[in-house]
Amino acid sequence: MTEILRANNLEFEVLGRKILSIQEMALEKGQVYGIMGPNGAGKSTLLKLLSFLDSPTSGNLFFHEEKVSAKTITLEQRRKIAVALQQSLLLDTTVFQNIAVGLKIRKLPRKEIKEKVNEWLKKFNITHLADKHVYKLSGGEAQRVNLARAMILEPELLCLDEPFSALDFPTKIRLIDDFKSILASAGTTVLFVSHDLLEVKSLTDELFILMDGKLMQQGPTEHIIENPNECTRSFINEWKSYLTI
Ligand SMILES: Nc1ncnc2c1ncn2[C@@H]1O[C@H](COP(=O)(O)OP(=O)(O)OP(=O)(O)O)[C@@H](O)[C@H]1O
Repeated sequence: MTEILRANNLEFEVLGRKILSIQEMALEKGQVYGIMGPNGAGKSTLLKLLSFLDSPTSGNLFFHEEKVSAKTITLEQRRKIAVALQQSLLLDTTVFQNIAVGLKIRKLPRKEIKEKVNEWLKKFNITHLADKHVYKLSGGEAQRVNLARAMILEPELLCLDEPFSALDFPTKIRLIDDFKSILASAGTTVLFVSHDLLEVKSLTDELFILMDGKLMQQGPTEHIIENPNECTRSFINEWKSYLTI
């Protein structure tokens, strides 16, 4: 396995209050990782640090074993990391143009952009929406565009913050199923923040449980769900009780 990202002694403070304290965390290439924990546990903060959108108060991050920070990251390294958030923040134009925008910035030839956009429209089952204005999309359709826009850039690491949380249950399940097969063929490493055990169980291989800014348990998702430790047991078991209703 190839390690692509490592965090050592990562701490993040706001106004003297320690919000995160992560001793060690490593991501291997091609794995889908979940970060789950209660409200306010620090999940979004951790995602921002690991995607180099924000800098830790102290500690180090290594991308492909090279020490990198939000301040020193090169354009080449930055382009290997994509981020998609809950609010899809789509541009005021068509689906096609939204998915094409990253490739245009990278100045790919028009013909190649068209071919790639068509390919990703097809993968996300939204070819019929290509000419539709994004403001006329449903929540599920908009999230497909959001994910296609990130995946077309073929990132090594895709960081997702609650991308499915606003979707109704059947829409969410359909999108997660499609997304899972897309990820399996792309080999992308994914870091996925969620507060929903069903999403995490459906999508991730490995899971980090974050509570009060600290990693309380990490390991294969199925193993953690079946064997929560004394710190995570009540949190996981509460979620499991909802899933078996
Ligand atoms: N810029 C900031 N200024 C002040 N407090 C902050 C800031 N960013 C985060 N926090 C605090 O840090 C803690 C962790 O926030 P964060 O959003 O990372 O948690 P989370 O696990 O993603 O929460 P949720 O599940 O509710 O989205 C919270 O108590 C939050 O209020």
